[in-house]
Amino acid sequence: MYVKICGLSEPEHVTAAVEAGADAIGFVLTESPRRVAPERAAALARLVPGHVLTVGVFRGEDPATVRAAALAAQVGAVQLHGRHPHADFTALKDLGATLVRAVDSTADLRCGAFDEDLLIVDAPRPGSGLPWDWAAVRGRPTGRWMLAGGLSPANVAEAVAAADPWGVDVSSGVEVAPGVKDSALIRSFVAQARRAG
Ligand SMILES: O=C(O)c1ccccc1N[C@@H]1O[C@H](COP(=O)(O)O)[C@@H](O)[C@H]1O
Repeated sequence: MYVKICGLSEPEHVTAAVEAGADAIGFVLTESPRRVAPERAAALARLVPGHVLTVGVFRGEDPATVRAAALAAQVGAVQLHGRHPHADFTALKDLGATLVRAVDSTADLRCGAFDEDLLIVDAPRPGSGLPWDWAAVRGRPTGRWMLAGGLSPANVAEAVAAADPWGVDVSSGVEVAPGVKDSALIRSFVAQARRAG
């Protein structure tokens, strides 16, 4: 089970996620209570060993804006939320970053359909922390896809059993307040996700 912890903004939580064994760590570079400046994301990314993927999270920005922020943040992947056209992914190919398409369950759920490397199937409102009908997507996404939206240490096993994803992605569920992560919750989420998959 591939595990991504998203919306990190403090060194101690980056370290907690890495030590817990997370496969990917996300920095929100778009409008959000979790937003960090690209320069702060770059400083946090320097704490992350090479085997852990660093991800810059975007929603609705044009490819030139994404490119500039991703380069400044020095992330290894860019995650585009929403209905970006195929051309946006094509325009970012030469960045050399892993491309992640993040959509809700009404979109095309074939990983690779937009030349992306990874797919995230999320709730209609990204970062809301609201659980949704995970079982409704069971068997529909293809390829390397992560389930997101309302996951937490308490429900990740249930969510994995319902949707059978390749990986899981969490933000709100490892927080004690919007934008405030908790190291114990991060450790618990990674452990429960590993146990589930
Ligand atoms: O976390 C945010 O604030 C955010 C803002 C804009 C786009 C994406 C965002 N996060 C993504 O949302 C899911 C996690 O949601 P949840 O909080 O666990 O319900 C994940 O894909 C994040 O990368």
